[in-house]
Amino acid sequence: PKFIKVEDNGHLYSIDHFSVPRHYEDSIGSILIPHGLIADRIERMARDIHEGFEGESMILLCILKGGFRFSQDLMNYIGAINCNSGKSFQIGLDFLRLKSYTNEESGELKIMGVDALESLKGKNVLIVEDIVDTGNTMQQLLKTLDVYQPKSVKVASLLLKRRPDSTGYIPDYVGFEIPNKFVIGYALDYNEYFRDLNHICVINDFGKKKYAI
Ligand SMILES: Oc1ncnc2c1N=NC2
Ligand SMILES: [Mg+2]
Ligand SMILES: [Mg+2]
Repeated sequence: PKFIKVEDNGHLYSIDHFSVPRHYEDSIGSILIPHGLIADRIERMARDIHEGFEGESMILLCILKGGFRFSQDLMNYIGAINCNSGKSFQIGLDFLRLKSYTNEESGELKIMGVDALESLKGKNVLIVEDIVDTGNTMQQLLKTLDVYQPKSVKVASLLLKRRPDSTGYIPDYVGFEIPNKFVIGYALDYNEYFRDLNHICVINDFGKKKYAI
């Protein structure tokens, strides 16, 4: 497959062997993907995206807040290839914040940053997400984006969660396919906590209670 599969009972790293913020030590179960591995995987994703890109310019559309770190690192690696290879293209940067409000029937997607959408007309858009879970949010976003007539839209997601209730949607570029567990770190949050953690980790029960709202 086009991405690394992190197995359900795959190797988990102990926080005793890596650096984690002291204030989270009591709430991290284990490290699923250490930061160094994340960086190395993104470096290769950048090459795949660069090779697969046609056009003279790209708009990198970062989906906040979770997509913040992935967007930063991906942009740096694509930028390095633009400096050191025969092909280079200008990269624009824009941001959207998504909130999916759940009502009785179904989650309704609310998009903040609509002025960003207006600027997408005729552009080659790369949506950069932290995680695709069921795929509902991304499919709703793609439908919304179509209205603004971009020239092309591709999706890069660092993580793709294996879910029984998945829509089956698979992004164009995926870093890791992960087990159906709640993960935190590398800008992924639990109630706005753990964004300041570099590794992708699994939260433990103590942490779920400690940071519950
Ligand atoms: O595992 C997760 N961790 C953080 N945020 C999200 C997750 N899945 N969908 C959103
Ligand atoms: Mg996200
Ligand atoms: Mg979140």
